[in-house]
Amino acid sequence: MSRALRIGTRDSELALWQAQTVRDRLEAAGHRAELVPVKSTGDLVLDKPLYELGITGIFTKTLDVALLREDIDLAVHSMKDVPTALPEGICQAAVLERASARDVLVHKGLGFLDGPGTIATGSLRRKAQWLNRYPAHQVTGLRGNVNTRLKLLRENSWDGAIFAQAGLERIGLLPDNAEPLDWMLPAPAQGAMLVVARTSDTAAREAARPLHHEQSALEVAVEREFLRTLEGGCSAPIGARVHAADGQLHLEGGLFSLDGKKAFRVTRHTGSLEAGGTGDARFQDAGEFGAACAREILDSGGAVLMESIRKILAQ
Ligand SMILES: NCc1[nH]cc(CCC(=O)O)c1CC(=O)O
Repeated sequence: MSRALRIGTRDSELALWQAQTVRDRLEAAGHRAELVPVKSTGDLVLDKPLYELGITGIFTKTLDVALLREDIDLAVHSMKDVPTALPEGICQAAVLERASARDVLVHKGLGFLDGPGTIATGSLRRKAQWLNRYPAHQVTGLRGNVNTRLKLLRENSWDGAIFAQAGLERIGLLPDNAEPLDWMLPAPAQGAMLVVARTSDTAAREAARPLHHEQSALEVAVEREFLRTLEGGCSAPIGARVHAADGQLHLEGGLFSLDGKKAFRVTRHTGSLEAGGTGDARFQDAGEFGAACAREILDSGGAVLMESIRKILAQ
């Protein structure tokens, strides 16, 4: 294609790294591509926790608008920040091969785990799971991009703060004192990057297609369907991890109360997804598998909990 593809990006170090990665891969495939920085409201509003702003998609909205105005041709997102329904006229062009999905605790020594302690996170999902496991601890809010949050951790007396491993790795800041939290359920699609385009822009979509990684896309699609079925558009403490392995999908998901006292968990396997396999026929459709896992939680008390979370967050 002769025109240069304009890739919109937020200007945080992580967003730039992700957009540059997409640009480099498009150029390596023979396309011309350039970065167009776009300021996002999500980066401007730092004085309030995101869930208090009452909107999902704050990180992605500005890029959506730039895409629909044809100021840019492609946008690159951390997929976990993207609402489960894309805006009209915008479509998924590629899901890149996923990096680590897990959360890590950046700490100043782990002695506090057995006693009282304070950790920092702005995420309801991380807070709820931390308090569920360490009910004696305090969790304090923390906002800002990855660099800001690491700086605040150094400057404060907190014992640790929680980060996505993928985010720290991408900007070369994963420290030695980062403890993997394999027990914590990550955000749906954590560690995955999403490239979106205008649905009508066949050329841009085709350029991005070779970047698509089918297994990663399948895993995050199921996680997002699990989220979509549970949440109904609010940012509740919900985690999910899907692994495609041995010809089947393995899902672990959870919904937590805001104070971490209640936890609804589900662990499920599809059985073989190959035609004629022994798998449960209901799960032949991967999206339906994610939805079925979510309904299991909703039916066993999760719906009542979701209702009370919605009320609290709406206040
Ligand atoms: N919520 C912000 C955000 N969005 C994506 C990442 C990291 C990269 C990823 O998870 O794909 C982060 C930082 C973090 O959660 O620590």
